[in-house]
Amino acid sequence: MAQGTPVDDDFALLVAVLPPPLQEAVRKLPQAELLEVVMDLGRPPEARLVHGVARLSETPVEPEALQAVLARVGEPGGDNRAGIERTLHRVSAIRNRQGRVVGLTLRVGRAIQGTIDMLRDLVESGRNLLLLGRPGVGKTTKLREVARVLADALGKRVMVVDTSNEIGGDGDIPHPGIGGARRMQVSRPDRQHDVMIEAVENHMPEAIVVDEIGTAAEAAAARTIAERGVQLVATAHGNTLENLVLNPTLSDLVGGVQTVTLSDDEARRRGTQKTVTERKGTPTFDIVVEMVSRDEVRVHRDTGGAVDRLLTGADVGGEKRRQQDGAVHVEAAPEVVEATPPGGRVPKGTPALGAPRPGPTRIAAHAVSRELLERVLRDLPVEAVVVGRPENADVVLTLRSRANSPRLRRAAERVGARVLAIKRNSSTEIRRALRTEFHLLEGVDPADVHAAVADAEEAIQRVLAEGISLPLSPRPSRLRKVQHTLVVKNHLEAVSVGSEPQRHLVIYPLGTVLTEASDTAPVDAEEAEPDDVEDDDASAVDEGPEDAEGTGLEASAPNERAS
Ligand SMILES: Nc1ncnc2c1ncn2[C@@H]1O[C@H](COP(=O)(O)OP(=O)(O)OP(=O)(O)O)[C@@H](O)[C@H]1O
Repeated sequence: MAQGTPVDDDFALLVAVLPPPLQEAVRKLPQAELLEVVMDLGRPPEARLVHGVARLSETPVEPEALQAVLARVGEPGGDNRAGIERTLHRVSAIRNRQGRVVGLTLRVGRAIQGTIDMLRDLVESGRNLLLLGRPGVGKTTKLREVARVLADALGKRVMVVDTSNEIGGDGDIPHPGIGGARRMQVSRPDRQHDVMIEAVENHMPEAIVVDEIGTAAEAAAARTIAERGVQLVATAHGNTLENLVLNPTLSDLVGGVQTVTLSDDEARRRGTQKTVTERKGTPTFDIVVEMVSRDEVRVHRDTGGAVDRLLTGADVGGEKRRQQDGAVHVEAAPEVVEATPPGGRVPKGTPALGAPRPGPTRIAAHAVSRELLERVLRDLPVEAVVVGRPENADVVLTLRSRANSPRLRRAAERVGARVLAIKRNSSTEIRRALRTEFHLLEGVDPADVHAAVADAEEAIQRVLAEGISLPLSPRPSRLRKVQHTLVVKNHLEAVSVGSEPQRHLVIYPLGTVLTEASDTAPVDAEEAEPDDVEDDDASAVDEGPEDAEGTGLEASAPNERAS
């Protein structure tokens, strides 16, 4: 159940813009449950409620009905959104290719008191706060109350930068929902960053509230505001801190990430690969709040620490807070799981193919026994830890029958995790899948595989960064295959040249191999043959690039990760 008390619902004003038959249907619905009215040309109009959808009429929406609504709310602006004067409601348009409106979403806006009870201490701390969460989870509603509490309860000079008039409502006089906070409107969405800077420069605010930071310019403006010592409370796209870290445009909000190459000594000292991903600087936002639902959040009070943990592969931690029946329940941050298995032993071996982050590979068990997975891992010479959630994993091990679960696929896609499917929940199956995943080759020393992978990874980074071609050191055929697979996963090309024992791979940028290399370096025929992988049961369930050599070594490896 949603918490909080609506202070000013203005519901009647939203109903009044609808065509009369729909007004009647909407009035019959439970008012507090209504989230949106959806009108799409040629389809029956619908109401979206907290729990489900209600059809408002069997008669499909006609062009005149859309025009009638637009006539009452005014033409939508550059962001295709219009407001209803003196209310917090928002009307968003869908246009056809000629620009004609063919659909409308009318979202009910409400000022609700009590929705930030669980964040109150953070708001009062004066530190910068970033709210994350899926669309519609209630970020703007919370932001509005933050503005009111900062201005009225804490007596601060607050400026709301209100790009679509969503926080302070439509019209020139702000809605009482933001209390005594002042509000700056934004003429066009692409000017939001200018107005953010104007707010600090001209109006001496002690706090700035802004919705939807989504561009590099806005992220830079946020940093400028933070540097001036003005408290910033904002929202951004992305559901979790991890999404933000992986988003090159917005990662600066949480300190940014960079890839650095360590010296051999330093890599050995840290026990990592030579290329590691690190946080670049101080986060703009001290605190990140992931909104799980309206009434549940996960709080990262120390953004920098959480990002560092994420980048080293440890559990990101975070404090779970819930608001229920007027009370706030806080669950302390779970003990941070270091990226080292129990006993502090980091098994020697190779990281999973294509894993671009340093540290042990994180494996989540989904519909597979975690205990069994841990037991199998103990006996394999690999660097890996078992984590609880697919969202924190590099590799998710699941049953074939469950591999296509949309929830699992979404979670894995969000963080770029590979999904490995096995037929049965047995240690034999798990062992086979992991041997394939970590390319443990029968009769080959894991240290040799490790060296071949490290060599290829380093060269791949350079080819990607500099657009050059690079030869690798000579390796036996089985190790060249491992390297070749890694190259393909990174969307590059490679051919083998020379004769044994000097035969080695040359890596090329994508699309250059035919023109540059075909004359001098014939494709390695032996590497087109099936490999010595013991088993192919760890089958691919992702549509990653096909393994060029047909080795079946790898399920899939989305490599668009933090780098
Ligand atoms: N605590 C609450 N109680 C009742 N209704 C709520 C609450 N929080 C949000 N809502 C309603 O849920 C809908 C979505 O809320 P809101 O616009 O704040 O979400 P959002 O996360 O900012 O979405 P978007 O990112 O799409 O702008 C609105 O109709 C709002 O009135």
